[in-house]
Amino acid sequence: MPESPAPHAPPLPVCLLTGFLGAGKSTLLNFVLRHPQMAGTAVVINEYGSVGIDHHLVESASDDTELIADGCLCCTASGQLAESLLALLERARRRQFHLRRIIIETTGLAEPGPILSQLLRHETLRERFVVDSVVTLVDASNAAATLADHDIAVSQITAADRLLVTKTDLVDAAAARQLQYRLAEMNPDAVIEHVVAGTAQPAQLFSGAHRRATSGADFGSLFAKVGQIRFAPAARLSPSGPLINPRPPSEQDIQTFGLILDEPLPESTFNSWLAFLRTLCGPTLLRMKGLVNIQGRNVPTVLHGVQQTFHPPQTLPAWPDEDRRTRLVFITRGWWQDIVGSTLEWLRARKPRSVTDQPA
Ligand SMILES: Nc1nc2c(ncn2[C@@H]2O[C@H](COP(=O)(O)OP(=O)(O)OP(=O)(O)O)[C@@H](O)[C@H]2O)c(=O)[nH]1
Repeated sequence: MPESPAPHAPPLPVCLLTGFLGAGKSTLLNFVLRHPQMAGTAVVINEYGSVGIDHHLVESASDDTELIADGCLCCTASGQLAESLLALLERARRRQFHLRRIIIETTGLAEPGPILSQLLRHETLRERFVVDSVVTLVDASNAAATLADHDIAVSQITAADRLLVTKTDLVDAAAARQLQYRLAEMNPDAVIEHVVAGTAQPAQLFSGAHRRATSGADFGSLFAKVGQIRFAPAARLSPSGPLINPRPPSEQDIQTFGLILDEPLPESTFNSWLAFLRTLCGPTLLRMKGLVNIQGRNVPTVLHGVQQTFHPPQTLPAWPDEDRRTRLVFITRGWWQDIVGSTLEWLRARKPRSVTDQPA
């Protein structure tokens, strides 16, 4: 258990960075953390899925990183937030490192309300941290389907101080404008801006202008706003009520599964598999991401699928750790696990190889 930090230290600003699956949170973090003004920033990354990937992609840019991979901060992993934040403070104290601010990257399926509630109601967290802003990314290329099917995406938008619309390069100007009007209707208080390929500025995450309440007297206005969230009825967020209990994700039919391939994939097999997944991708493939080891290459290929969009595979300059296996996470609705399983059988039939569906 980390020691309590010095009582006189001023509270550290926290940015809650949220947005539906694949909206571009990690891409933005990777970019903005390299800005000189972001020196002294630590990141708490919450990943939903059995194979953690994001922290590998972000941690090289961050001054310190805490990974919460086992569940979602707004429900099943809610207890771990305080532990992670206090661990960051304690590590900074031991290393005599000047920690200036913290970004919490939520999972794409997180409701911000319960996370804000923890930050504001946990006595030590309330003393040590101040919520600077809630920043929600909105993927322009998938926004219509996401907002139609996922109330969590609506919650993320209504809770935001700032909405950053991503992937406007993938839609025409009229569609981007229409989305902006819709977002302004959903959350008239939020600043709405466009960010392509994650190229945000530090002030878009930590402006100070949207600083939220931390004292009891200010709770009313904060909770009045958070209380509008459709999945967070006001009763659950009442300052005088009990702390929000851990609970499973609201969208019950969502499945997450990981896929690990022990041996490198021949390039031709990888390409056929990719083509096959592409033809099937649609609203039920909520998210697919991971690192692929392709035979003959000594660097990993990064794969991202978000609903209708299969982003072009990219290569990383190096493997982030010793593990060279292909590691993919799928977040789906419905029957995808069977599809991926049978695809694997097909791959196996073409060329036998060792495959497991659980992380080692
Ligand atoms: N064309 C385009 N692609 C983008 C943009 N922003 C992000 N991407 C791509 O979108 C994919 C998903 O981005 P991530 O940053 O991993 O998204 P995320 O929100 O962290 O994903 P989860 O953590 O799974 O919810 C990646 O392939 C990114 O390169 C953008 O503005 N334009």
